[in-house]
Amino acid sequence: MPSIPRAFFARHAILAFPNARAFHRRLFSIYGEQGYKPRQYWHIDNGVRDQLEHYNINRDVTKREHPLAVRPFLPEIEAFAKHTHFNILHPVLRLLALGLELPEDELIKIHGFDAVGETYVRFMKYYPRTQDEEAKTNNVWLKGHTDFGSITVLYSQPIAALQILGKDGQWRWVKHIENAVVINAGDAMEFLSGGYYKGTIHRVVQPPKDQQHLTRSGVFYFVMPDDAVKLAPLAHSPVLQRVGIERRVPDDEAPTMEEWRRGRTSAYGQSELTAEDGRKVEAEVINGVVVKHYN
Ligand SMILES: O=C(O)CCC(=O)C(=O)O
Ligand SMILES: [Fe+2]
Repeated sequence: MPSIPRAFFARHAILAFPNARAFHRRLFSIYGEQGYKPRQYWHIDNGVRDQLEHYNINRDVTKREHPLAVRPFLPEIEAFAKHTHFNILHPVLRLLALGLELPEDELIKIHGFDAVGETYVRFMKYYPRTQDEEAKTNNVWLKGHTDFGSITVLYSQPIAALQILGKDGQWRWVKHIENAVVINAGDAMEFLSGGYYKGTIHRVVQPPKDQQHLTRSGVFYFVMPDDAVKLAPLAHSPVLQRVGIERRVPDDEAPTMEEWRRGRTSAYGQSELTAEDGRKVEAEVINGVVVKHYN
């Protein structure tokens, strides 16, 4: 397996390279979610903007331009994407298809490594924040959300900060396990499974006291079905026929993966949210579907 430490090193080279910032600020605005996202691009809460950087690279590393500092790492990043896609994602997709009593390649077929789509690798870095920023956001670094793709593979890293929201309304820390991955389901999986596999609601908060002086880094694989896939329930699943289907939109209005990702990424952290339930949940409407953000 390609080494994760080397991938971490690639991330540092990418983010430390001064020209990468200017170069990718421009590309990020052109390509939406691809390339370099500078700090303070998103609004978190009470006028406080984010303090995290990331660099997203399509699994087809030749699809877009990269700055010189990144180019030596591209073969390795591509191998890392392939490893994650075939050795981690495929078994997960097989299990999820079997869970719906569908043929085991049913979900793999719509997640082609060589198909047109935006499944990508993300390198991420969180910077410490001021006391004032912590106070105004109630220590939330990245608001509660679901990812918009089908599956997110998060390589476990030792700085606690990631939490998931349980059905009981409680946020719980995700514990680090060496050499493990965290698998989250996203919106596309919830749509395809008619609500049977719920998108994981997760957020990032200030780490516990003993880790607050450390910089937190992450490597992720954000998976989406192919762009052309219509995100309507797999209604031929015997399981869904038994338990029933939850539809967030009528099937004939279901967005394609391309429509859904474009709507979600252009709105994220940029649009005005409407408060529901006090200030705990905020909502916006994208492609006719209500999307919630959790504080
Ligand atoms: O930093 C993390 O652990 C999670 C990041 C995340 O949820 C995201 O980038 O969508
Ligand atoms: Fe996320």
